[in-house]
Amino acid sequence: MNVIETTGLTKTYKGLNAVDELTLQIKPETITGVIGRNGAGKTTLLKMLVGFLKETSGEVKVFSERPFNSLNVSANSIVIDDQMVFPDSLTLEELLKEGERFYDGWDMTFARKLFEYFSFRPHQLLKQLSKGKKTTFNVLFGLASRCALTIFDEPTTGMDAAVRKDFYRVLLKDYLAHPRTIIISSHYLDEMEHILEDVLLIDEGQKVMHKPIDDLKEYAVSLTGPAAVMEQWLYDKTVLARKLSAPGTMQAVVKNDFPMEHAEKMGIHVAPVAPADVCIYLTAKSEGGIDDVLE
Ligand SMILES: Nc1ncnc2c1ncn2[C@@H]1O[C@H](COP(=O)(O)OP(=O)(O)OP(=O)(O)O)[C@@H](O)[C@H]1O
Repeated sequence: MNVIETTGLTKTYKGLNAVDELTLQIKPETITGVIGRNGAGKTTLLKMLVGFLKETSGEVKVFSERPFNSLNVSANSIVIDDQMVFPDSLTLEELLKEGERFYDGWDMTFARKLFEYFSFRPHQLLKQLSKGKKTTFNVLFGLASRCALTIFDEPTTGMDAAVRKDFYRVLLKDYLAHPRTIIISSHYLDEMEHILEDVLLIDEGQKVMHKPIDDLKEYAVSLTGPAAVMEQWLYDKTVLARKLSAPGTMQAVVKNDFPMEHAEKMGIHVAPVAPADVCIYLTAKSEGGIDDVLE
C-alpha cells in the first residue's frame, strides 16, 4: 500500500493555486526528490502531507489518513526545514532528549555519533549556532528520528560542500540500514541524484513528471549538427530547447524516443542530458535565457 496518496490535491492562496489538482502516489521505502523552480509549490505540498497546512480541495492520505489534525501522522512524520521551531531555552543535549521522548523510533546512539562528528557541544543553544550548523543540527534531528515519513525541505541551505556531501552519504547509508519513506525537496538535483529512486517534478503547482531517476537520466538527449540538417531532422521530434550554438550549427535537446543511430548517420552528434538539466528544460518559461535580458 502507498504511504502517500493524493487526488486532485489543491491549495489556494487568495486565488493562486500554489498546489493545483495534484494526483500522486508514493510507495513505502523510497527516496523521492521533489524538484521545481522557486514558487513551484514544493513547500506547500510537503506541509499538506504532514498536516501543517489544510488542503483547499481534493484529497490527501498519508498512512491512509487525512494528515490535517492527525496524531498518527504527526507522530510518524517529520519535516526538516529552516523554519523548524525548537524551544529557545533548551540546549542541544536537551533537544536530543526531547526527540527521544517524542519519536518512538529515535536512535540516541546514532544521534550522539552524528553530534560528535559534527562537533556540536551539549550545552550550546540552537540560536548560538551559525546558519550552516543550525541546518546541520536540524538534519541530524531528522535522521535520528527515523520517522516512517521523513521529509527534508531544502535541507542543505547554508551547509558547506563538505557537509552536504556527508549529509547525502549518511542519509543513504542510514536509509539502507533502516528503510523508510524519505522525501527531499532541493534545488541541487545534480548533487543528490545518486541517492534518489524517484523524482517528482512540479511546476506552478502541477505535476510535470514523477519517474524513477534512471528513467529521467534517459529522458532526453542533446543533438548538435548542421542547422539545415537539424531543422529537417527535428520536425517530428519533441523539442525541449534549441539554439544556434555557432554559425550554421544548431544544438537541440529532444525527448529520447527515437533510434539514435539514425541521427548519428546524418552527422548529428548525440550526447546525454543530466536529469537536473532535463528538469530545467521541462519547466523553462520561455526559449530564451538570462542573456536575453542583457541584450
Ligand atoms: N502563506 C502564503 N500566503 C500566500 N501565498 C503563499 C503562501 N505560501 C506560499 N505562497 C505562494 O504559493 C506559491 C508556492 O510557494 P511554495 O513556498 O510552496 O513554493 P516552493 O516551490 O517551495 O518555492 P521555493 O523553491 O522558492 O522555496 C508561491 O507563489 C508562493 O508565493
